[in-house]
Amino acid sequence: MGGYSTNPADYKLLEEVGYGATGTVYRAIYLPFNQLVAIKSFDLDRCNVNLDDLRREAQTMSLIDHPNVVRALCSFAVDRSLWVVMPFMDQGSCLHLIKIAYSHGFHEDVIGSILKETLKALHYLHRHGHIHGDVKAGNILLDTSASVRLADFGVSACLYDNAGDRHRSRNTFVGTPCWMAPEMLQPGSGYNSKADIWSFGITALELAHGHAPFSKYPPMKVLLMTIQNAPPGLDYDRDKKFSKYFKEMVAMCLVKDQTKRPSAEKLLKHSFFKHAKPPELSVKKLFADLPPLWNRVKALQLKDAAQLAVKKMPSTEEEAISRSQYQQGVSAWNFDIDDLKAQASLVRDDDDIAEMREEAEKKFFTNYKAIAIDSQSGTVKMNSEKSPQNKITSQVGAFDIKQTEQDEYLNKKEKNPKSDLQEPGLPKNIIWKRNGSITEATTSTLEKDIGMCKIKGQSRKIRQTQSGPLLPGTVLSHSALERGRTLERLENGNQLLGEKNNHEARRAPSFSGPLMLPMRASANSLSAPIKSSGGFIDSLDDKSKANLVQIKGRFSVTSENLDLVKDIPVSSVSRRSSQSTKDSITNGISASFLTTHLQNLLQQTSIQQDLIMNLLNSLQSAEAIEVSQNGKLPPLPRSSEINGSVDTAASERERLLLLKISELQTQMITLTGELTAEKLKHMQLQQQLILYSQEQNRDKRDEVA
Ligand SMILES: Nc1ncnc2c1ncn2[C@@H]1O[C@H](COP(=O)(O)OP(=O)(O)OP(=O)(O)O)[C@@H](O)[C@H]1O
Repeated sequence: MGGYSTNPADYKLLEEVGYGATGTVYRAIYLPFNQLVAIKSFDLDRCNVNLDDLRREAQTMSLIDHPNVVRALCSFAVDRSLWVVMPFMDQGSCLHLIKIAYSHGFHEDVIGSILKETLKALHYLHRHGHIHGDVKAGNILLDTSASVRLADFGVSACLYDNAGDRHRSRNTFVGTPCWMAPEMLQPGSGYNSKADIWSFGITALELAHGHAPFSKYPPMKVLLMTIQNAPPGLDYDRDKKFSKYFKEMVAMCLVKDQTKRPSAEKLLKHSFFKHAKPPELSVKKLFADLPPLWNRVKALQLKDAAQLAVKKMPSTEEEAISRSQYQQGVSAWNFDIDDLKAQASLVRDDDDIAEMREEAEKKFFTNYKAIAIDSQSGTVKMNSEKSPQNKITSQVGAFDIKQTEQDEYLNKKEKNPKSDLQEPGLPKNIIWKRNGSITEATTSTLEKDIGMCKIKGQSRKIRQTQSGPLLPGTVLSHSALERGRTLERLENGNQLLGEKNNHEARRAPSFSGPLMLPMRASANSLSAPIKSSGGFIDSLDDKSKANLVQIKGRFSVTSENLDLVKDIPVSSVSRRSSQSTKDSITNGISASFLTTHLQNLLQQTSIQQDLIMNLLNSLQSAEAIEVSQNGKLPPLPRSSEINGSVDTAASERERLLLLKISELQTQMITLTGELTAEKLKHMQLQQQLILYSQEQNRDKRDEVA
């Protein structure tokens, strides 16, 4: 394809500049041309896709010839990955920019310019019979010259389909829930290029607010809200700053009836776009004060990791660990939680409960329609009924980077091989801007964040993944592994190849997410909430993998989750621990050792309590719904836009929910018993600790006397 070699040795991978549900994107140099390129490495093991399909898709992608669409320069297989070489867009995606510096969205001028270029791309694709299928801020890429290009066309879509034949591939829709048009979620209602117009409208809101509508909800909830709720728009107080043209344009895109949505061609004629500034006048200033993309990515990874740790940390655990740290004289938790929470796309309310609810909803949808969610990214795929896409046959021009810039970069790199990790001229601290103000993340703050992740990641992982005995040793080894990976990743940012483990560990979520995950977040948490966590998947034991029903960022919900507490032989752990504690006391082992040991036990108890609370909450909310509906489950959407087959699904859903409630009730009874026993043991251990301390004090006094 177009003079680019398919020999991996001709490419030198530099840093990671993004990742999605299907792979990781690197900045790289194409050595024969001494040219910067981006390489998206699709992990074929993870995608389980037919390589020929993929190649065909990459071929199609390489035929794209439009200044607003990212094309593939070439593609080839490397071990179990497919590398797709693309022009490098040195300012990354709009989502990146939002996350790093514009958490409340862009100015209307900027939005107008970006959307207009994106719409030109859509017009081009639609004219050639293509549907993009995944229009969102994470797929709108920018470069320093203010070029705006729509990415992720073709290959990604193919990757979501495991069918292995092209025709079926075309019947499979790929998208990210927050951005998906209502008709894509309804059986029997075909969709066409107007689905991209809906996603385009959602993207407009994403650029305006800093996150997509519903982005803080889990994917299944987003699907239901998209069907049931009125279309989102720019109608709130906070939207007063936007022009009526902008509001009107968004409203035109977000009409539930696809036939009433304008085509890309028609939309381009809207006054909002007629008045849009050329990107050179508006977009350039977006990144004027920002550090290079790869440094931003590192900052985002750290932020995502810290956010994840914070948002997933139940208060009881926080207290336990805080107490433990205080006692050890380490008051290291000194960073701004509010600031972290401010990143809307990563904030999740009642995530855990929602995840459990999702499982039930998911079962319903599985019957309702073949559907799968990669909640790492929040990306949903589902079988649908149409997607006409024809081949296009235009040829392409190559993307060039100024020779002087490249030489400068390459020389710099030769002199200082570590320059990828720390750009000369940049302070050691990573800088990012939020809402126009520059925030400096001092090294120490970042280190603290990492420290935080180490500690908190440990607790969270126990809760999410442990399906076997929860033993202190297991906990510690998980934690050490994760800690090792985090540090390794930070230290070896430039060691990209052959570091799969390291690599996977680093995938912070991207829901929305977005989503965050995101949803994709997420995925594109540098993308959903947070979008990725191969490492976590890999860390699941086989049993868990087999039962994986959902992945959320670093965390997953498996069909065993609800059995998790049952699976943990709480009493045996405690009994054993309690016995060993007594033995230790009688054997005269040091107080600090015992304190740590007991604190571990305390933490475990808290975690178990938290799990039980989640189950209780889940049950209570289900019961509340039941009561409020006079013993009936909530009715399914009955809008005129939903066809009759939903009714059949309603009784199925009702049956599944009732089943789930009775399952939960049984579990609750078991768990309540276990909790009571656990509380008793906890109290006994506390008493032993007190007795032991008293004994120690007495001994000391005796010694002094
Ligand atoms: N050509 C490129 N140049 C520079 N950065 C890129 C390029 N392509 C992608 N990126 C960066 O990598 C991020 C992830 O890209 P990717 O296509 O993997 O995301 P995604 O659409 O969220 O995932 P997926 O396609 O797997 O569903 C983008 O949001 C963007 O920031």
